[in-house]
Order: sequence, then C-alpha cells, then structure tokens
Amino acid sequence: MIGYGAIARAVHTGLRTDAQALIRQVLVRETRCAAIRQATGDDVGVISSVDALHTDTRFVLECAGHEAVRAYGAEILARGISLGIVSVGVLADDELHEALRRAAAGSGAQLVILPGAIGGTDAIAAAGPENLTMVTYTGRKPPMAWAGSPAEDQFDLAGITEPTVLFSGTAREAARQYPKNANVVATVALAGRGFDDTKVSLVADPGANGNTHEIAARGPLLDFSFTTGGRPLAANPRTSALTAMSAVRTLRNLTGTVVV
Ligand SMILES: NC(=O)C1=CN([C@@H]2O[C@H](COP(=O)(O)OP(=O)(O)OC[C@H]3O[C@@H](n4cnc5c(N)ncnc54)[C@H](OP(=O)(O)O)[C@@H]3O)[C@@H](O)[C@H]2O)C=CC1
Ligand SMILES: O=C([O-])CC(=O)C(=O)O
Repeated sequence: MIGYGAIARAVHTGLRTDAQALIRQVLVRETRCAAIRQATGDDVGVISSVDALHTDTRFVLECAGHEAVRAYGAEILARGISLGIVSVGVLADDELHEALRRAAAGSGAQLVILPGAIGGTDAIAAAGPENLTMVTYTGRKPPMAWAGSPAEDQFDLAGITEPTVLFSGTAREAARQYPKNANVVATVALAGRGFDDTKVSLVADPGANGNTHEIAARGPLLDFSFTTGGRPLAANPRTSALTAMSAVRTLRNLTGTVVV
C-alpha cells in the first residue's frame, strides 16, 4: 500500500483480521519511516522505494495522492505488478495516463481505477461512451471540507450560510484544480464520456450531512441518477469513509472465490 494517511490506516484496520487479503508493506516517504513503523506494528514492512517491494508482490494499492501516482505508478506497473489507485484525478494529465497505460501494457499488469467514495460507476461503465449522451456530476460537502482547496482563496468558507457553487466546469478542470476532492469526478469521467465531456459542479453546502456525490446520465440504454451520501472519515473530513471500504473490497476481490 502506498501512503499511511487516513484512507490507508482505515484499509489496514479493515483488513487486519482478514484471511483473504494481507497488507505486507507500506511505501512511505523516507523521512516518515520510523514514525510509521511504530504506528503499523510488526506485521507490516515499512519501505521508502519501489525497489524494496517484495518480488512476489501481486498488487499495490495507492492511497497517497496525485504526487505518489506520478512518483511510483509507471515503475510499479513496468514490473508487472498491478496498481489500484484512488487518486484517479491525476489521470486528467493525458501524458501521465498514457505512460501508465504503456507501462501496464508492456508488462501485462493492470491499472485498476477504484470506485472510491462513489457508487454507480459500474452502470456508467457498462453503458459506455457510445450509449451515453450526457453525464453530469455534482459533489456537495460541508463548507469546511473544502478547506485546503482553491475554493479557500475565492470564498470565505467559514462564512457560507447557503449552498454555494464553488466550481462549475469540465471533469478535467475539476480533477486538476481539486486534487483532493475531485477524484471521484475522474472516475465518473473515465467510466463514461471522458474528462472533457463530463460536466461537474462542486458545492459547499452548510446543510450537507457528509459528502454527497450525485451522478446523472442519459442515453439510449438508460436514464440514470445515483446519489451517494457518504459519511466522512474521522481522520480526514474531506474524505468519505466509503473510499477505504472500496479499497478493502478491491483487495478482497483479488482472491475471492465469489466476487461481487
Ligand atoms: N477516489 C476517491 O474516492 C478518493 C480519493 N482520494 C485520494 O486519496 C488521497 C489520500 O487521501 P487521505 O488518506 O484522506 O489523505 P491523507 O492526507 O490523510 O493521507 C495521505 C498520505 O499519503 C502520504 N503520501 C503523500 N505523498 C506520498 C508519496 N509521494 N510517497 C509516500 N507517501 C505519500 C502522506 O504522507 P506525508 O504526510 O508524508 O505527505 C499521507 O500519509 C487523496 O489525496 C486523494 O488523492 C481521497 C478521497 C476520495
Ligand atoms: O471522499 C470523497 O468524498 C471524494 C473525494 O474527496 C475525492 O473524490 O477526491
């Protein structure tokens, strides 16, 4: 697993007593190794380079942010190790996306896009771009869950008293501008009509009970709307707890006999 922040710790906890999937190593920055070794305990190796991965590693799960996908993604895939990512918004960079695709194609590994905090992308992906004429995404979070995003420079987040649109544009712009809040946007885009043809609104809503993701899609095969009302992770309120459970599911499904 890459990173040992809010999502990664919840994944580790979720799998601690799991017989099917086991976290063997966490890849963190060199300067963090000693502190994280204390936090993880002895059952997990703490490493700071891809070279230190066990040679029989089957899957690496990224839970660390866009920079980590850039730093390690291609190297992991080129070794034939499949990579699951939650920081999907980084793929709005076409050059990086193509480099990762090429590394995976060359080694036979897979780049796996996790649903993360959002539900419904299975239906969008099943329909596919040819069967979708429109896909929109609206994300709502309490105002302070947007702290640390570019919205902080444009809005007085603490003073917001009614639903306020912070961003309106394409999935590509959203993923680039909101790297810690718009990864689900990228997942919706990749599942459906792509980064430039998915319309996105990001809203600060003082009435929001958690982090809400709404997808609407239309096409010859479906008329679709799906809302995920996710509760935040205590350790990071801008991240929905479902993200970690989505990762737990992905890891369990790697070895499960019956896979849902
Ligand atoms: N798809 C989805 O539904 C969602 C995706 N996300 C993505 O997940 C990421 C992580 O979220 P969350 O766990 O809440 O964030 P946290 O900030 O709690 O944790 C991120 C961790 O990753 C580590 N990290 C960052 N860069 C590197 C690197 N280059 N090498 C090793 N470790 C690194 C950080 O360590 P350090 O302190 O040393 O920087 C930190 O421990 C988000 O940035 C976002 O991209 C988040 C929410 C939902
Ligand atoms: O966790 C969430 O609610 C979604 C999120 O931050 C993201 O997509 O980056």
